[in-house]
Amino acid sequence: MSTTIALIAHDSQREELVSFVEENTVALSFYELIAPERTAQYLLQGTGVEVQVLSSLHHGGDIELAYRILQETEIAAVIFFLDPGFNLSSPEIQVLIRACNLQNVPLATNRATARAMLSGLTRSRSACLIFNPVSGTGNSQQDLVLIRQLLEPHIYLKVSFTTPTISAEQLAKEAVESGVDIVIASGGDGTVSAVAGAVMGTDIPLGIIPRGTANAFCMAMGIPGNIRGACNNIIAGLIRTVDIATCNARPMILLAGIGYEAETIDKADRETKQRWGALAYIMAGLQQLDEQVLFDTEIEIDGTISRVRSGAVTIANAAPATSILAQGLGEVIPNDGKLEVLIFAANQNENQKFTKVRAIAGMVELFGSALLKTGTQRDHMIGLRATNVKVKTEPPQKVVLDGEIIGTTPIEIQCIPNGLKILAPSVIPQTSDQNTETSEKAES
Ligand SMILES: Nc1ncnc2c1ncn2[C@@H]1O[C@H](COP(=O)(O)OP(=O)(O)OP(=O)(O)O)[C@@H](O)[C@H]1O
Repeated sequence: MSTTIALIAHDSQREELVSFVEENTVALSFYELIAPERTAQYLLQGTGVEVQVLSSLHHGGDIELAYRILQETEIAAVIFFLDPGFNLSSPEIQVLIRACNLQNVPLATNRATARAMLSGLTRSRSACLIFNPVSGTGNSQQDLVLIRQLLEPHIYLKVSFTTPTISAEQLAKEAVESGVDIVIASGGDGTVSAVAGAVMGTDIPLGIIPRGTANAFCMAMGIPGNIRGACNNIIAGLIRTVDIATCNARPMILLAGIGYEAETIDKADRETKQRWGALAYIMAGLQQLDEQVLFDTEIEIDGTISRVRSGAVTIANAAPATSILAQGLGEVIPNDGKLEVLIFAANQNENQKFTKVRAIAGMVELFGSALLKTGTQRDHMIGLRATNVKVKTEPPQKVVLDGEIIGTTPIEIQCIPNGLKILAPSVIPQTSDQNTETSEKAES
């Protein structure tokens, strides 16, 4: 794919070029820019954009550019703002006209043609894809090739990679500021949550291409779990508005878990997940059943304070049926303006262990209630709907937020009704019949 635009201006046209670049920052930000030395200096001073520098025109910059046009496929277009009195038979323009004609590369010589050319190059929608290369168990390089193959014919795509030091949230904020039409998160629930936090409250919809281990948010929203289906969902472009929440000022799309769920997720490290996939969580969960102890919990729900001993507290904004510890009310509704709160409470005289038999019985019942969409009847499970929830525990307990451990209690969670726009089918499927295969092959 051609990824570079060459920019050149005669001295009398440099201000015109600077103002053109400023006017088209978003469209141009999807391209590498190259320019001869003097134009490059002018652009850097005038706009701050990064430009790859060629030799000056007097020292063969035109020939260098013509060579790149002829030798490579990277040059998408040439914009050369000519002085109106310039002699068109001069060699510096002739060499470029000839190279562009030979390679069928568009060449614009004034602002009006440059504007028309750029809008022709830019697809109708632009998107920034925030890609976590270490998510899940698939082959991320192969995944990215397939994503590009599927999306680029329809959407102008800029790809940004997360690293251990560059977060998805940071990249998503930059994307929002650049004014793209869509921000796409590709990774596990942690990546999706971070990107959702940056688009929250804006009109920019969030597209999701799930490549994590659990992909719970996609399941809850009815977004296909395979790359092809998820890309088609983005291309279809149907926008839904759903609730989002904040937990200790961080974005929360799914749920916060205290106690059992947090300890389970903490045990399933990246190495185990890479090796075992979703089984890593089940193995960790079974081990945690033996180890989980009860803790004192003070929970404030919409201003009313209660105290219980509990082994697990879950506060959910959205959750698929498989998130069993969120299902005490039978169903987590993602656009009801409420959080679903479930507390696994214990009697005062109960021993310290969160006994395995009782826990398994409770979870089986929750699973059933989630599938049947009915509330649970067990007296040791307390289920409520609320907009504001504060939880303190003694001793402090680990907190998992959207699949990532964020620290320990206390936490404060607030629902933001209709705070997030997502690209998703209008009807959420009743069961999880989605294909969760993540590493599909690109078409050769
Ligand atoms: N390039 C990278 N190298 C190492 N870690 C990264 C990189 N990019 C992001 N991360 C880390 O990845 C984590 C988010 O992972 P994410 O939830 O997307 O995938 P996952 O953990 O594989 O999926 P799941 O939550 O479904 O198990 C964050 O903690 C983030 O710091």
